[in-house]
Amino acid sequence: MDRAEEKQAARTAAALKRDGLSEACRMAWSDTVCQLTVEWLRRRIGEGAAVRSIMAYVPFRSELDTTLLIEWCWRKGLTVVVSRCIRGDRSMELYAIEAWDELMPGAYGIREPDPAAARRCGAGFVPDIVFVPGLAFDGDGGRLGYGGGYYDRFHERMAAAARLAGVEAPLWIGLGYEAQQADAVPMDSHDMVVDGVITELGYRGGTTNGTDPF
Ligand SMILES: Nc1nc2c(c(=O)[nH]1)N(C=O)[C@@H](CNc1ccc(C(=O)N[C@@H](CCC(=O)O)C(=O)O)cc1)CN2
Ligand SMILES: Nc1ncnc2c1ncn2[C@@H]1O[C@H](COP(=O)(O)OP(=O)(O)OP(=O)(O)O)[C@@H](O)[C@H]1O
Repeated sequence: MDRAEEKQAARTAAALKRDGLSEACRMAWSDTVCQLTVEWLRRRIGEGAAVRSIMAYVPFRSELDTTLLIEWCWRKGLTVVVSRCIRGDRSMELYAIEAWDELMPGAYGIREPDPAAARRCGAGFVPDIVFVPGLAFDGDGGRLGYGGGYYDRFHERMAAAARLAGVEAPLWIGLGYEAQQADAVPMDSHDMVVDGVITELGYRGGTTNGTDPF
């Protein structure tokens, strides 16, 4: 089996496993993960870290639900950024949203910012923290996505934008259920690595890039 087949098999298995979690468990764990994430953000802000903007995914299928996290960020006055998928070149466009009604049905059935309602971020914009969705995560920051390469390309783009602007690159934090933790996710050299993962059991990983965000 080559790597592409290995990834495809891992994707199918991980999607089946996540889809098989009961809705009651997914809701409860999503709540806990959002609370843990809020505590972590509070702690960072309290320590004086620059946390002005976060990027979050809008959940689809059985993904961990980020609703409470996004609403907390709004209440705190943080800029909440959400992406639109451009299927042609598999890139993502960023928009700041301030309310749920700025979203509309988009690519792959994922709710996306409505360009007529949300504010498009400038070309050089770099969020402070990116909350990353995934099918599976491992203890080394490895992440398995749906196979579009969207976050891999986006990670490269943000690294370049941060260098150009002379600002810190974002922190990349995976959000998921403990059931999505895997021993080793199949990885290619172009695959992005997350700086840490938060599950309902707590903060995971976090030493991948030499610094522990938790
Ligand atoms: N909430 C959320 N938003 C996200 C992602 C995500 O994982 N979660 N993505 C993370 O990158 C990007 C979207 N990536 C996706 C890539 C493929 C498929 C998809 O439906 N793939 C088919 C199989 C392949 C195909 O037919 O093209 C499938 O799973 O049935 C969905 C989303 C950007 N936005
Ligand atoms: N930085 C990149 N530049 C160009 N192509 C890329 C890049 N990253 C990934 N790709 C291509 O995108 C495709 C999907 O990559 P991969 O299997 O790693 O996706 P994924 O990380 O699971 O997906 P996603 O990030 O959308 O959740 C592959 O064909 C890969 O070669």
